[in-house]
Amino acid sequence: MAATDTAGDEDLYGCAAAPALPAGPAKLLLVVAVALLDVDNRVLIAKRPEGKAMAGLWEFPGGKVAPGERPEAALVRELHEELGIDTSTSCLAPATFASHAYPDFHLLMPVYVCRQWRGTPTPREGQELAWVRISKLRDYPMPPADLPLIAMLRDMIGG
Ligand SMILES: Nc1nc2c([nH]c(=O)n2[C@@H]2O[C@H](COP(=O)(O)OP(=O)(O)OP(=O)(O)O)[C@@H](O)[C@H]2O)c(=O)[nH]1
Repeated sequence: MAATDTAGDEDLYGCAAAPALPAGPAKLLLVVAVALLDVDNRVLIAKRPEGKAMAGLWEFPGGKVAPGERPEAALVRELHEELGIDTSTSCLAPATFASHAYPDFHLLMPVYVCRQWRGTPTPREGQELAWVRISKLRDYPMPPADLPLIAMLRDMIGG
């Protein structure tokens, strides 16, 4: 049977049908993010402050890649700006990525794992921080783009 011979919204592999493409080209936004892991394999997440889009949701530290900037360099910069910690591109291991269609842009977000940095993560932009076991991430509301990442990180790193 062909994969398309199924009724309903899901194919043989249990994959939901892709939503229709928007009429115009979606703006592609490249954002880098990190699963910063401590010695107990807890991951650092940050709560988006009031006044920002998706305020109150928890996300992985990171941010937009500037034009002409390498993704890893952008992440090193963002970690310094947001959390006051220093790391180097060699401490960033590519792990997974998110690809999600928001109403006004398409988010493409490479996610790195980092276990080595200098300094203590400190909220520098009014965000709240939490070190969380990966098995507990579902207790923290996250942006829709991040939800598939939870299982991926659990499979890669463990609970
Ligand atoms: N850093 C980060 N951004 C995420 C995650 N998930 C997710 O949907 N995003 C989205 O990716 C974009 C991140 O860009 P950003 O952090 O530079 O953006 P921002 O809204 O804080 O804007 P600003 O820094 O220009 O004020 C936001 O739209 C944010 O909602 C995540 O886990 N980490």
